Amino acid sequence: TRRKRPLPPGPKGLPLLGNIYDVPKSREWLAYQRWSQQYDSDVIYLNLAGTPVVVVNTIDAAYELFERRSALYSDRPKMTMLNDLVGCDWHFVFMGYGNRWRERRRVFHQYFHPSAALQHRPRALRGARVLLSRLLDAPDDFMGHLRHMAGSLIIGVAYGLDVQPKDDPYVATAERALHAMAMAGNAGSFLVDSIPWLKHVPAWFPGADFKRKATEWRKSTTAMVEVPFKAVKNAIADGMAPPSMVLSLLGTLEEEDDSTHMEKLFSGVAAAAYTGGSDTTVSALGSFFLAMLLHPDVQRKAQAELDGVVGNDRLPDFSDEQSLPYITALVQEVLRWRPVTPLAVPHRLVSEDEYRGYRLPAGAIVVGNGWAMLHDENRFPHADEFIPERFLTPDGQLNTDMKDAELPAFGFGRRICPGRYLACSSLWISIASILSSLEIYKPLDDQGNPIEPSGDYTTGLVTYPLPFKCGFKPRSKAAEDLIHAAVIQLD
Ligand code: HEM
Repeated sequence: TRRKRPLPPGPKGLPLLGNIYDVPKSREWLAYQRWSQQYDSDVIYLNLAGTPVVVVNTIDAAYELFERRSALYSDRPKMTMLNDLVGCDWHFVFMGYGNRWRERRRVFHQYFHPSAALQHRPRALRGARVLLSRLLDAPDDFMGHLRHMAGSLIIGVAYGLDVQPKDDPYVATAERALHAMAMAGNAGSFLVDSIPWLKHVPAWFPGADFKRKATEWRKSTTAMVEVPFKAVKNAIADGMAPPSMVLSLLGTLEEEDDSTHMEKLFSGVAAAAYTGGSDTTVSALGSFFLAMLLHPDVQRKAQAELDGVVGNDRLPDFSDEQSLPYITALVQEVLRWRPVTPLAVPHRLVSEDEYRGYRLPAGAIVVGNGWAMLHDENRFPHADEFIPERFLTPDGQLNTDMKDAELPAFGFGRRICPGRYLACSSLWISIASILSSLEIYKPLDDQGNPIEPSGDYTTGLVTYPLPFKCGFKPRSKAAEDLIHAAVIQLD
């Protein structure tokens, strides 16, 4: 009887190719949400040239499948190009569900769970203050400054290394690797992902260009894992290693441990922190700048709250968090309004399942449509508007009913982002610091008219606002002096 159950509804598709031409090449999450409404089903089914795909579009369905049935829904699709050929099998985000993944996730968790993440707050505060001075000195390169801040924070936490103000070799190595991973991991770009035995084709074989690309990309990703890890080991040998995740992990090695295995594991986990934490934070802060340009009223309201609590003779710090609910709500709204990873990272269903009378086939790729959940009009009325108040009670306190409402921005079930506590602290202190001391405004064109941002985004696993013009100036002379003084203190 189970076999006879229907698949979830979805567009009909072509013989053999299925829905390959139905799924748009960009912003697929919008099409998935539309189909979910059209077929009146929170799960929809697609056949991508023989690969079954289930898209989960509501928070209730996500809870039932990813959370309550997590033993079935925590695997990842196999990515032959990225894992086997480019050699990214050290990264636990791409690992199948099992002991290898569990071991790495456990190691990572020790350094990023809620109370461990508290220890990274001084670094996040420092990063936010350096960011202020960089925005003041060279406002045009604001995305570059975000990249520098996010990179320095993670490199600091993971390896204890200081990052150069410009052209840092560790950041450059990591950026090259991230680019290689984005290319190699792009779903549908490489036939070898659908026909894994092609990985055995020799590189000289006609049409085996993917093997040559993989060899090139492997060099960048390997360097990203090995170069900063070796730097820490050298610093330990010189007795000069500052505190870091890698230093502490190496300190746990026992004589009887297989040190080659353990070092591979540690270096992979540290590199996973960088790849998970840099682009995502940059994207979220890019959306924050965009939101402030488009909603000056929100900026003014946030600044009024900061002025009342922090005043104008100091910069905010984490001790202000409880007194600044509007800022916390604003951070939640940034994550909800323009989700960094609209479709999270795909999961895989390990064995056949049944949901609301539908059959979900074994091996299906299961995509959580976080975008649809965070733009559900029933939960978030006027979902496309930027309204931090939706996370507050009428008297301006954080609304406990909306606690964690932005969580789908961080994915689902056992695979939910393990770096989210660090991410939220770093977003919070950056946003509070910027709003308390800087004015974010639309620069003027040659005719003296404000330059409007398009508000458009890139598409892909991690989305960013397309390049836009944004101005930054100190809110007052006192604010400017505070920024300079804060940076001198840090030095
Ligand atoms: C705004 C910032 C961030 C967003 C929106 C974000 C989002 C996500 C999402 C959607 C996933 C996939 C979840 C799933 O499969 O269902 C994920 C996984 C992951 N994230 Fe984040 N992330 C952020 C920041 C960070 C930071 C700062 C770190 C590191 C400190 C990090 C490390 C990771 C790792 C290691 C994974 C893989 C988890 C696994 O597969 O078990 N992320 N993140």
